[in-house]
Amino acid sequence: MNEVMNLQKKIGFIGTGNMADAMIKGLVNNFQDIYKKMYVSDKALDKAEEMAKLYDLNLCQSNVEVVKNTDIIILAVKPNIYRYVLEEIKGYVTNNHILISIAAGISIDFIQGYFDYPIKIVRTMPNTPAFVGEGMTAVTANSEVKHEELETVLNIFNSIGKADIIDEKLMDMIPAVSGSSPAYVYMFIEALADGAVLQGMTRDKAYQYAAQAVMGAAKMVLESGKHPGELKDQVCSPGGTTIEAVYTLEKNHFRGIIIEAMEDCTTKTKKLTGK
Ligand SMILES: NC(=O)C1=CN([C@@H]2O[C@H](COP(=O)(O)OP(=O)(O)OC[C@H]3O[C@@H](n4cnc5c(N)ncnc54)[C@H](O)[C@@H]3O)[C@@H](O)[C@H]2O)C=CC1
Ligand SMILES: O=C(O)[C@@H]1CCC=N1
Repeated sequence: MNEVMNLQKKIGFIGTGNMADAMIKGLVNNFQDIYKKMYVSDKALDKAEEMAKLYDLNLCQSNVEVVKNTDIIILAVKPNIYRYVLEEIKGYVTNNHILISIAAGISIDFIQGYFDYPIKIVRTMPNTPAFVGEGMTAVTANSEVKHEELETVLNIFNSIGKADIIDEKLMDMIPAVSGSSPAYVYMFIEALADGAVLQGMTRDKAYQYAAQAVMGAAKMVLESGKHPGELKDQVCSPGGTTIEAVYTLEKNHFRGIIIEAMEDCTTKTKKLTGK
């Protein structure tokens, strides 16, 4: 855990599903007493109730109640639900609030379109490893958001992993590389473990070996400053075992299939708001 920080603002979550859970868990671990300043609502009240009970948060009976009680509102509902929630809360959102979108494909303009006056909007794309403080979040804000307000938002996302400001033009491709990609990485870990089980290892050990290898390799990329290709070459002893596996992966389009899957992911992201 990082050094525990203080946050003056009150934070609301509209929607308490998987991504909200990951963020709330990360925030509770990183900000002292933040649970007292967090408010949650969900159309499925029992889900919000469960979340509020788990982390000792303030439970709201409606989305509007979240807006009325908080400074920063995180819209943690599915992209197709945004329109309903925005219709519902628009009369209560002021220019003092910061509205944070975490949805795939929902643009700043789409959100602003629900308001007759300029609203502070931050569009983000986080991912579920926020749950363990290792999230990756892309962030972009409109010009209503002041420098220090953006710093607060970055502080929130940096506390649950890493945050990076990017141009909104790139936002639709972020699910492919980091929002959705944990799913493909879990598939890779499952495949490694299946391979290990096939060769006689127990399931428990197989997941541990596979996940630790993936985490170690990721850390090498982030911390060694070396190109991934160079790191790969360091594992491939001449005439050794690794190059045999690398050759099989290359013959079967290992990289090509991932790049193609990412293209499909982005195509779907663009479809979510009809782009
Ligand atoms: N799951 C993930 O890995 C990631 C999800 N996201 C984004 O996060 C958002 C939420 O996704 P998940 O948490 O995966 O979905 P989810 O389905 O787990 O959670 C959505 C929640 O919204 C609630 N809800 C539905 N209608 C509502 C309404 N009118 N008012 C209040 N609550 C309502 C549902 O009951 C549910 O608890 C999506 O926009 C998605 O694009 C972004 C990055 C990663
Ligand atoms: O699958 C989805 O639509 C969401 C967006 C990024 C990750 N999960």
